[in-house]
This record gives sequence, structure tokens and C-alpha cells, in this order.
Amino acid sequence: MEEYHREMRALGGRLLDVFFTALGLTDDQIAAGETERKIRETLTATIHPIMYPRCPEPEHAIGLPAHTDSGFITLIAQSPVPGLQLLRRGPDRWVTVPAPPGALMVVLGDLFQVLTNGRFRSALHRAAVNRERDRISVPYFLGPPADMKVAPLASAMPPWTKAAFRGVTWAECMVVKQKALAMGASALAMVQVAEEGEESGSAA
Ligand SMILES: O=C(O)CCC(=O)C(=O)O
Ligand SMILES: [Fe+2]
Repeated sequence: MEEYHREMRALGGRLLDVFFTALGLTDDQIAAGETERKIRETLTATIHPIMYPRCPEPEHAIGLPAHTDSGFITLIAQSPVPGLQLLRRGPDRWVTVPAPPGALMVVLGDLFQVLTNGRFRSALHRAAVNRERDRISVPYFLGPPADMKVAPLASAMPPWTKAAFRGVTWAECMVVKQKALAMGASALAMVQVAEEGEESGSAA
């Protein structure tokens, strides 16, 4: 288990660097960037295995309702039974993710959207059940320590853009999410910085 943690955390760190590179940062900037380094070095992980039993009426059931994850990156290992679905936009439709043996699914979470000032978006996903086979999914949630404030990275914002989100901790993000759920609102909209002339998106 310790080895799994070590390897998955290291993979998470490497993926963060891949995304930082995609944002336009050079290797030197990634190595020298204090926030980038802090984020990589303090990554915390939670494993939350789920077993979805086969279901006689899958069309009337859902394994896990539509949601976005709250952390930075989720790495999902799953039994070779498809069930994870992603919402594809325009036209909106649920797409089932293939489940080849040994593959890991990478899902971006809300705090990664905040960190990259919306340049990478958290993915709305859900889990369906099926009639024939049980399915096991082992999501590995990577995020910041619960009390670290995550705000848009300066390196993710070209000089002419403003921060679209205020700083928020993972713990606060979960509270905002519960509030959003109760109000039928979007959690990210609640931590969004209002444009001039707009009402504030504060959760308070
Ligand atoms: O069943 C799955 O693969 C998805 C699990 C998931 O999205 C979650 O636990 O947040
Ligand atoms: Fe999820």
C-alpha cells in the first residue's frame, strides 16, 4: 500500500508538471516557481474505493450521481467493466469511458480549475451500473493540504488577464459545494471573482 501511495503520488507530481508545461511554463520556470514546487511537494492523497454491484434495472439506477471532484487531479483505477461517464458538451451527452485493463483515468477537479484560472476545467462525471457485472473503482484523489489556500497561479495568467477565482482551501471548497448542492447552484461560481458591475459570487 505504501508503495502504491509513493508511485501514485509521484505520478500525480509528474502529471502536474505536464499540465504546467501545457500552460506554457518552461522546465526552468516549473523548477524555480515557488508555488508550483510547494503544490507538488505538499500533494495529499485520499483513496476511496467503491464497489458497484450489478443491478437488475440499470436504466432506473445510478451508481454515483453527476459531480465534479474537488481536488486537483483524480487518478481512477477500475476493474475492466465500463461505468464511468463524462459529460461531453455541444450537444450535451454522457459518454462512457472505456476501461481497458491496467489503464488509469485522469480527471481534473475544481481546485485545478481555480489553480489554472479556468484554463483547465473540472470534468463533470458520474458512474453508471450494469446488469451483468459488478464493478470496482479505486479513485485516488490528489489535492493540496486541507488548509492551503489555492488561488490562480500567476504563471497561468497572461499579464492582461485577472484572477477569475478567489483563494480557497480544499476544506472550504467542500463546504461551498454542500451549499451549492442545497441551493442548486454551481460551487465554482461561488468562488468566482465578480466582473465589474456583476454581483459578487461570494459564498458568504
Ligand atoms: O466510479 C467511478 O469510476 C467514479 C468515482 C468517482 O467519480 C468519485 O468517487 O468521485
Ligand atoms: Fe468523481
